[in-house]
Amino acid sequence: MKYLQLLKLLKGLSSYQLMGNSAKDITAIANHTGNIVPGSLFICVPGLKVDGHDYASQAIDKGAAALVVERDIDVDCTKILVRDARQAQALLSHAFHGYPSREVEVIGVTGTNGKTTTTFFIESILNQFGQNAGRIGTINCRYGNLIFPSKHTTPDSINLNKLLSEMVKSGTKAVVMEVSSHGLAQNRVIACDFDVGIISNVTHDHFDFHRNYQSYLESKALLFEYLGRDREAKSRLKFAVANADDASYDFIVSKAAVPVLSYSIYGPSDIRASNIELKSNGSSFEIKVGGKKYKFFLKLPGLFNIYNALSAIAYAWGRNYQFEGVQSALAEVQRVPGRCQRVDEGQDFEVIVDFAHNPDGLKNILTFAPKIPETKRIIVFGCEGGKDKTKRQIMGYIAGMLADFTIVTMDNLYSEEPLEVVQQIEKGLLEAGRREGLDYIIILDRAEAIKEAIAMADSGDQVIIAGKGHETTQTIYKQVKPLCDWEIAAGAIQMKLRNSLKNSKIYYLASLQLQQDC
Ligand SMILES: CC(=O)N[C@H]1[C@@H](OP(=O)(O)OP(=O)(O)OC[C@H]2O[C@@H](n3ccc(=O)[nH]c3=O)[C@H](O)[C@@H]2O)O[C@H](CO)[C@@H](O)[C@@H]1O[C@H](C)C(=O)N[C@@H](C)C(=O)N[C@H](CCC(=O)O)C(=O)O
Ligand SMILES: Nc1ncnc2c1ncn2[C@@H]1O[C@H](COP(=O)(O)OP(=O)(O)OP(=O)(O)O)[C@@H](O)[C@H]1O
Repeated sequence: MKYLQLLKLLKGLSSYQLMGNSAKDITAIANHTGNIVPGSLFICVPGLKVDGHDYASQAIDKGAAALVVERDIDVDCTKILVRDARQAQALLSHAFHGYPSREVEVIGVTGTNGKTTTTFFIESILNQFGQNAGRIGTINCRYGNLIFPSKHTTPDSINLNKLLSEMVKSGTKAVVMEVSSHGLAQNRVIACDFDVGIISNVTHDHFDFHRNYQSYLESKALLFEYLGRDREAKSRLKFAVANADDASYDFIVSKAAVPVLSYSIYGPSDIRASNIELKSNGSSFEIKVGGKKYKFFLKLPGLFNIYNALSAIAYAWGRNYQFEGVQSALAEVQRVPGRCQRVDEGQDFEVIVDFAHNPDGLKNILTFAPKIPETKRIIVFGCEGGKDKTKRQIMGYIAGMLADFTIVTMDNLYSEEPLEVVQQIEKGLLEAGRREGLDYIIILDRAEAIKEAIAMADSGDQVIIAGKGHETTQTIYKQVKPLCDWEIAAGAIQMKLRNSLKNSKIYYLASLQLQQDC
């Protein structure tokens, strides 16, 4: 079993007060009583729901050897008093696992939308250049031949450092990871030695947690403040990559402790796309750097994916990777699960499943490719119950303005009444001048809503199913039931195709012939 002397481990902290016996061997670090093994160092985290200090006695009963606390508590155990338990947790777990983020290149990607897609692009570039990439993010984590689902976009610091150390041991040379604003605000990555920080954009989301745009932006900017701060850090050149077209740009640049490479489509920047061609099955664009022009092809459609590619290209430029290799690495990314993912069962209308779950994402997916004149664009979406309420009306308005027909449905619900969520979306639809029954309907059951959209679609139409992307379950209060937008849509299309075949003249004649033969 792995263990480390408590005193040695405490070298990872810059300030603390030790109370009790320090001659202890620590076998693991845990912040949940359910994960304690004998000899654990238990971190008492004052959480949003409960206070970890209230679990201290339980932790000792389960075999905790010492506690990290933010205030002295009356228990008979070695205690380490710190100012911020989550920060201490990050520093101690980094030390416990041998400072793994110093052993690999770490590229952090933050932003409201585009993190997952950007990490897929960068992973492809890293592999192209023999870096044996590791990837950490919302959909899953991957390194070597291992791939496993994620609980969080950015794991808590205990799991993050464990994962990083496994990646290091497996020979990973570079790790690209999504860094969520929750992860930054909760100090999950404060001990991580980032080499590169990338930001896609900062728009409206998670205001339930961050309260407002400024505090959300400040959380995102922490990634750029961290860059270059680790005193023991690697000697590799550190830099930041930022979107010069985004409202966050000036603030991010003001916070970055390292040089910033910029990318854009509209304004001036280091890496700027021109001659853009958008098609529903991909796009192409050009970049001029060092007096040379490079043409890039993407299989992922939409202008927003050009932005995601540009940030990956800026990263590659900062690392001096040959652009010929970058061109093929980006062209090789076939799809990102649940992101602008086509459902193709041979039907003559387009069906897209997408993870858009905030105003900007919804706007982007509703405009990702031009609509054929005289056809309809149908959107199916809902908003999560119990999360950011302020975005619902805005999303309803966007759907009302950009779609021809909207089916409002349920997303994950957690704690709220479904009708409460739906009515707030409806306010936005009404604001956009839409009428119930004619321009929108409400079908709470998500599977039924998707089936209805498929049933309504005519030749050339676009059906967009937004909000749950790659997810395969739906949470309604405490019940988690299987639900996959993609599978439901595919099943509904197959059924529609079978029915239309049954109604067709050829099918009728063929079955008549069959009856006669019998
Ligand atoms: C809002 C949020 O981020 N909450 C996180 C936070 O929970 P919390 O502060 O409420 O913790 P708590 O439940 O009050 O518990 C306090 C302490 O007591 C401990 N405890 C609690 C109960 C018990 O029986 N025993 C015990 O030891 C807990 O482990 C914890 O250390 O700290 C917990 C432990 O680290 C996280 O698991 C939890 O993530 C929750 C599950 C979550 O859903 N987070 C989401 C919002 C999130 O982080 N999302 C971002 C992506 C967002 C996006 O871009 O879409 C992500 O990075 O995944
Ligand atoms: N650069 C971008 N700008 C705006 N919208 C985008 C961008 N990239 C992707 N999107 C939209 O956001 C959705 C989520 O994309 P992606 O998963 O790459 O972002 P994310 O930041 O990882 O989101 P999350 O953390 O919530 O998983 C996509 O399905 C698409 O609708």
